[in-house]
Amino acid sequence: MSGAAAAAVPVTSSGSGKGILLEGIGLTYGRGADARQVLQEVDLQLTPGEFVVVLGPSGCGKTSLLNIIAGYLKPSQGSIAINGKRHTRPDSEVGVVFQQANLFPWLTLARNIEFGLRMKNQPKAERRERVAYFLELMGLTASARLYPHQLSGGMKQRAAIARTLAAEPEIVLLDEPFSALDALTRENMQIHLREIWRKTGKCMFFITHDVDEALLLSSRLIVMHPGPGRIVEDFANPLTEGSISRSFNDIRSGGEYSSLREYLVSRMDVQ
Ligand SMILES: Nc1ncnc2c1ncn2[C@@H]1O[C@H](COP(=O)(O)OP(=O)(O)OP(=O)(O)O)[C@@H](O)[C@H]1O
Repeated sequence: MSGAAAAAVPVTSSGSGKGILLEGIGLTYGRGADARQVLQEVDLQLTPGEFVVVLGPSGCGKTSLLNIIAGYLKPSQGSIAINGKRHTRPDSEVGVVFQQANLFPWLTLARNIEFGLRMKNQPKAERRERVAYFLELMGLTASARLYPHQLSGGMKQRAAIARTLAAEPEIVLLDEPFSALDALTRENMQIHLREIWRKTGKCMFFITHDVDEALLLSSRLIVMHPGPGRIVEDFANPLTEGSISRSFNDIRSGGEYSSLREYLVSRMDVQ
């Protein structure tokens, strides 16, 4: 890290054991002559309250890393622990939001949010209370009885985030969740998500190709490079550090914004 990002603070392990700890993660797809190493020696500690944004060129292994944290993929090397406990398969500690909302078309928005809580056999009164809370949090209360086909793209994605948060995960993984939305809806969703993050204090692990999205949302920035996939930058975002309530316009208007943006774009270019 140099130049524009010189003011940024490197992120180091706190060693507290709280949060998610990835140690020496490697991943190889295929076997024998077809074997291809996609991730190598990835060490990462994710702590509660962080908004971690991962940038990197296509194919550098961002989604593979997210799938490993989600427990969908088993790493070929290394280990993951959540709050000091080994994490080997999908569980309610880790929530995932994808590019497409994937709501059940036959359930209302409220029922979609409630679905995971039913699976956990939560008492009805508790479920109702929690669904009402997350509908309100996502600004969806008036749409609770609508079905997915009656919702806009942004509303569907807000519902997907509400469904994930309602399950009270330790960490929320988001894989390019806004990339299918138009520019205006996308910015509204970014504002909304940052607000939710501030209110819930969850750890967010967010993948994007969009450098502006990364600069506006993150408290911590990670850049990955391919061949095999590894972390080459990991630092606190100086634009949001100490003031997560800065407006997007305020963040964008400072001179530091364009120099950090330029720096990140250059770090994503691996030609
Ligand atoms: N199931 C799979 N089997 C074999 N190779 C795979 C598989 N999934 C991904 N890959 C390869 O692993 C590499 C990393 O893929 P991955 O989707 O993790 O990258 P990414 O950084 O998320 O890419 P993008 O930004 O385009 O989504 C790519 O070269 C991809 O072709």
